[in-house]
Amino acid sequence: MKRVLVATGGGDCPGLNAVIRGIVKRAAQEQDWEVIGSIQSFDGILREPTEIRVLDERAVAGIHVQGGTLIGTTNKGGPFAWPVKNSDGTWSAVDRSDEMIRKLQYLGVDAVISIGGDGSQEISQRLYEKGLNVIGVPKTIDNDLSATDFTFGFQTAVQIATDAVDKLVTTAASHNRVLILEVMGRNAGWIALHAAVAGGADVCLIPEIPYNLDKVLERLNGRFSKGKGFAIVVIAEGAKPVGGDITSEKSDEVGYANLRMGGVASKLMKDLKMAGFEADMRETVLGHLQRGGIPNAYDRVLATQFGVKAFEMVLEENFGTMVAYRHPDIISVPLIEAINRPNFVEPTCSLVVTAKGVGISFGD
Ligand SMILES: Nc1ncnc2c1ncn2[C@@H]1O[C@H](COP(=O)(O)OP(=O)(O)O)[C@@H](O)[C@H]1O
Ligand SMILES: O=P(O)(O)OC[C@H]1O[C@](O)(COP(=O)(O)O)[C@@H](O)[C@@H]1O
Ligand SMILES: [Mg+2]
Repeated sequence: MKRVLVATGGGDCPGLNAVIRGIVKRAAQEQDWEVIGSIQSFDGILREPTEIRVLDERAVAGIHVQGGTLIGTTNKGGPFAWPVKNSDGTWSAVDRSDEMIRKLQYLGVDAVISIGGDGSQEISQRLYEKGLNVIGVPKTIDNDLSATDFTFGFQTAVQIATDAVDKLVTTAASHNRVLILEVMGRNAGWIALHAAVAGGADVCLIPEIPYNLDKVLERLNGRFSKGKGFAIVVIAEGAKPVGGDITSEKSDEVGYANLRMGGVASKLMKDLKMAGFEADMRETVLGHLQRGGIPNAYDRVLATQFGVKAFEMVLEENFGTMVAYRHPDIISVPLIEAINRPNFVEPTCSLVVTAKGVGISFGD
């Protein structure tokens, strides 16, 4: 019997379960393969007692429509930076990757499918360099991996953000307000850009195009002076003013290496008020609603394609690679290529041109 271990890493996102189901159902077509899942990323392997779960067809039946991940995930710690408490109460990060690889050998694991975003695939690449048979699957609502046309989870997040814009429009119009919607994406403006175009926002502020407050004011004043009397601003959590910094803070959660983002909508509102803007304003921070709930059809399809392809790459022993979507094909790319180039919005790309073409201001 051969064994493939599946782990989901980083923030959860709609479609993870559809990937897992795709892997399991494809593996079931082979005679001699068993799929097991590590609970909460690779933590399940590193914990004592080991936390793994057999993933057979019964376990994954119908899960492609469910959000979250059947096997849990984490965006803290990991095999290269396992948090250990010191006697003085402080924490240190310990490299347990060699121990983890030994444990996987002991468990009879022939290959690992690591489903995750940029942070998780960096771990995959480092494990591959240490000799582990790893295949990556790109997940994230942020769509910030460039080796693939899209990551799964992104389209669902865009739909949720667009639904929010649609709802904000009716209340903004009723009250003659400016409503500011803050969406996720870390340093990528993809969710904001797509939701702004789909929802017909007036202003879209993204990390890749630092904004000038005066230009934003100009656009908003224009909306009110034309008698329209309301406006919608979509702002990515990583947006920043020209010459300014992102709105973020260091996390006090043990092992959490990323910056905690959030608060940029509130900052923009205050800055607009300080600059003399008089209309009423309210902010909505969409937050984790963007990662919750059921994946839309697009993400279920993409995730299923990724899952089936990932297992086929295991059969081909095509390790050190990541599944990717290059329309119309599902291909494999070197993991190193996937983590070396993030996917950010190019300020001159066609969707920004389209957005400007329908009058959306980027504050530039
Ligand atoms: N397979 C894994 N096992 C354990 N921890 C993981 C794993 N994958 C990711 N992590 C943790 O999550 C962090 C990456 O988080 P984040 O950047 O939010 O995720 P991603 O970009 O992969 O969605 C890593 O630095 C590590 O702490
Ligand atoms: O759930 P957390 O830890 O608050 O993280 C929030 C971050 O995770 C995301 O939702 C997804 O990012 P990853 O795909 O890199 O995990 C970001 O858009 C957001 O900034
Ligand atoms: Mg990421």
